[in-house]
Amino acid sequence: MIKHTLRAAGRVTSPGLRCFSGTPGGEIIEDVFERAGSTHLTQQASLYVHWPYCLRRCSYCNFNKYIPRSNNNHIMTECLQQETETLLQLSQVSCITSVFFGGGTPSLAQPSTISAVLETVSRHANLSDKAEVTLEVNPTPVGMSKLEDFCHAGVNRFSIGVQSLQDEDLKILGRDHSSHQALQTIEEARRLCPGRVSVDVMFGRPKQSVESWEKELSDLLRVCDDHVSLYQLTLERGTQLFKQVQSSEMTVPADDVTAEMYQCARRSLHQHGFQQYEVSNFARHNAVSEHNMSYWKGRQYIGVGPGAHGRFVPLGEGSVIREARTQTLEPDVWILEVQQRGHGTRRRIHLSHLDFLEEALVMGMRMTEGITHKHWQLFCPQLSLNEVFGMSIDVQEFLQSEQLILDDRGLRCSWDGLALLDSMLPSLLLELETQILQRPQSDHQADAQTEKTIHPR
Ligand SMILES: C[S@@+](CC[C@H](N)C(=O)[O-])C[C@H]1O[C@@H](n2cnc3c(N)ncnc32)[C@H](O)[C@@H]1O
Ligand SMILES: C[S@@+](CC[C@H](N)C(=O)[O-])C[C@H]1O[C@@H](n2cnc3c(N)ncnc32)[C@H](O)[C@@H]1O
Ligand code: SF4
Repeated sequence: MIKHTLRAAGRVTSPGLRCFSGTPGGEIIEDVFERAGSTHLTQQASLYVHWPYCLRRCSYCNFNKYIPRSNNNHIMTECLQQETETLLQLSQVSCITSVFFGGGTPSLAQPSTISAVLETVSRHANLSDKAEVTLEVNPTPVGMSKLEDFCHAGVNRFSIGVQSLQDEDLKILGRDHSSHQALQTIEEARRLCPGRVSVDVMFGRPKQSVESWEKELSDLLRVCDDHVSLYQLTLERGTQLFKQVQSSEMTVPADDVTAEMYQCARRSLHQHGFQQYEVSNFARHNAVSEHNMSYWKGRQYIGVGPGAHGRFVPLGEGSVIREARTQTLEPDVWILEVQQRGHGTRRRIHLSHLDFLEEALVMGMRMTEGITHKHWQLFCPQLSLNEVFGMSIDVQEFLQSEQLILDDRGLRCSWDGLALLDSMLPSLLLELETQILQRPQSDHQADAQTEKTIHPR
């Protein structure tokens, strides 16, 4: 089952993908693209680049990050370039539509690293001057002082990890900046990239109330630019915060309180001219994140760097099957692998037709526009949205209670339904699986194959 919640929407968790041997899955995917006249889907991809280092560990975070023991900027740069080159050649994509430098703390990297990676991309694929190039920034004085150089290196969008505007809360979260520094960084980023600055904020934090959240959000909306990501704090097993809550040293708001926080934030953002376009993302003046949209629309993406993941067809080795790839997590091991074989791919899994549709469903339903008939037809020409979901009793209930909408535009959540998406997904996935597996064997051969993980070469 695919793990998705209202939390870090940009976090593309690895679905519990079933893996298959042989080629039928690929034939199906190729068929889908061929029949839909969209072979360009295998010629384009977005690129995610992971910088795995942070100055310290925030108390709530379980992303793939490490405290650096020494300065290895030079080796990291070489390896990121090498892996970018290898995976671009493997995918044979001719166009990279967006680049996202995430982490960890990529604002700790040198601007020269960013430009070196972008130059490598441009040597092997078309990277338009207009393509969105985002860098995540921790709003520390060091991060802020490098923003201009990052722009010269090719970055044209900043995503700033503000998290909170309360200094006391920033301390509890273990952040390495103050709210004043966050405000200064937003101002500087807006000066450099007007209209292309995003802020990440978390709610459901220890000691937070709906009233304090409303006040904090209204302060933020006075200074922020045109994009806001709101993440519900998730207590991740193994983190310091998780232990503090387990031992009752710290408490977090109850579920009904965080649900109220989410709804009040949605209303408030709406009043300030922001359109919600995804569970956690809001934009005005059309400043949607193209990179994240490519995930939600089920497009190809390549993941470079320790722990990065990707979804693409490795055409370069003659394959026609979309794969889910994950790079080695630990930076020192990843570096050795890249030096030895040009990439640090740890896991490759063939995506069957059903896996592919499950991902398209889970990701697509996160968008307020949902899944249009045209979008679905591209991935599943043999069964329409009405054929898959129209007969399901559960889906009928969601439609009647107006949590879901299925009309001539497609399938999507209503305003209320979007907050309940996680509770609807199991029924939607079950219905999809039932309908696909009921098709004649030739239509879903891939789903009947033996499970197999491919060993990276
Ligand atoms: C992994 S961080 C990387 C960017 C940068 N280092 C930072 O902290 O801002 C990306 C975003 O994930 C979100 N995030 C991380 N851990 C989370 C958690 N446990 N619950 C909800 N959101 C989380 C934060 O909002 C953060 O801005
Ligand atoms: C939580 S999102 C924040 C995006 C931000 N709100 C924005 O609109 O630009 C970004 C984080 O997700 C994770 N992430 C995104 N794409 C990834 C990929 N392909 N592989 C690994 N991690 C990824 C990284 O930890 C990254 O810091
Ligand atoms: S700075 Fe970002 S990536 Fe690093 S520990 Fe904190 S939340 Fe996680």
